[in-house]
Amino acid sequence: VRKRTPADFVFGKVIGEGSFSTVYLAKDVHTNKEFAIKVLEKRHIIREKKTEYVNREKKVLQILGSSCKYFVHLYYTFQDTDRLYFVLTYAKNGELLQQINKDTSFNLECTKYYSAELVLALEYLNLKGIVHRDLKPENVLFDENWHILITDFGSAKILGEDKSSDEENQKRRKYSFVGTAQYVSPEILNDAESTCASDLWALGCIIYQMLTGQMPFRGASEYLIFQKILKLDYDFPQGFHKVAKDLIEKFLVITPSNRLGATDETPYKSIREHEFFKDVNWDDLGPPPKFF
Ligand SMILES: NC(=O)Nc1ccc2c(c1)=C(Cc1cc(-c3cccc(C(=O)NCCN4CCCCC4)c3)c[nH]1)C(=O)N=2
Repeated sequence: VRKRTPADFVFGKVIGEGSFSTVYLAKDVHTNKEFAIKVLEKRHIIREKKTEYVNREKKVLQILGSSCKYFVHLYYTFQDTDRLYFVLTYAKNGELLQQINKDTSFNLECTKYYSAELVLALEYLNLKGIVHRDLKPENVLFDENWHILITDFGSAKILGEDKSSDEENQKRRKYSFVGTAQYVSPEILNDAESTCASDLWALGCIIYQMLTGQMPFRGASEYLIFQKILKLDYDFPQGFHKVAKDLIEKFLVITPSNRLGATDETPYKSIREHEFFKDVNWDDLGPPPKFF
């Protein structure tokens, strides 16, 4: 396949911004197909020593391929003198965060449906030995049929990838913080290894947010948020759904291995069997419910 260049696309509006990338809506000039193109400045990546993260994101997206429908797909990569380009799936219906804020919160049916899609997506990541490490409502997108597409593997970890032997590198990697404050798990704050259970913590935070419109751990600074996370300092609004509360409480557990699903022989059987999902057909979730 001929290597693409920026000239193969018409770049449109900015649809995403990160500390190391800008995501544009773009159209392939030959097919008119819409893509999301993530553009990274080489100089910035090098200056901030993020080359390893960029290479890891590309590797993870290639490992994920297109065999699981719950992830954005990486179609092409190319570069020019100053920038790297990742041509990714365009998720027409935007971010879960926008939807939660727009509707203030989801009803139980929507929350159950999208929690189930997230469980299926996390089962696939577990199978592939990948930890997302920055799962949050901004990184859960909706495709044109309102199914989820998880994106942004810039902080991801590939389990079993040979760790560098030298002490210095270990220390650097260990103290290079990943994730977003409100969703980061206690083990990452305690500089312990992150595992698939770290994504289960984030899932608990997202389910809480879908039902309340609020993040469980909130504060005026990252430091205050971290304190709340490490002390498990959060609560449920009056009248919160009892079964959903039980599920969330089983994810928001300090010890990673004690989280629901963390030690499943068959991930994530114990999550599928939780009462919250009692009437879910895991082999066919059916069409997404209407938000309104
Ligand atoms: N860090 C990253 O890797 N970020 C990425 C990667 C890939 C990617 C990505 C981010 C995407 C972000 C995105 C953002 C949007 C978007 C942003 C702002 C507005 C809209 C929008 O209004 N879309 C029209 C449909 N709306 C959707 C919301 C309800 C009303 C109707 C979409 C669509 N997709 C995307 O589509 N694909």
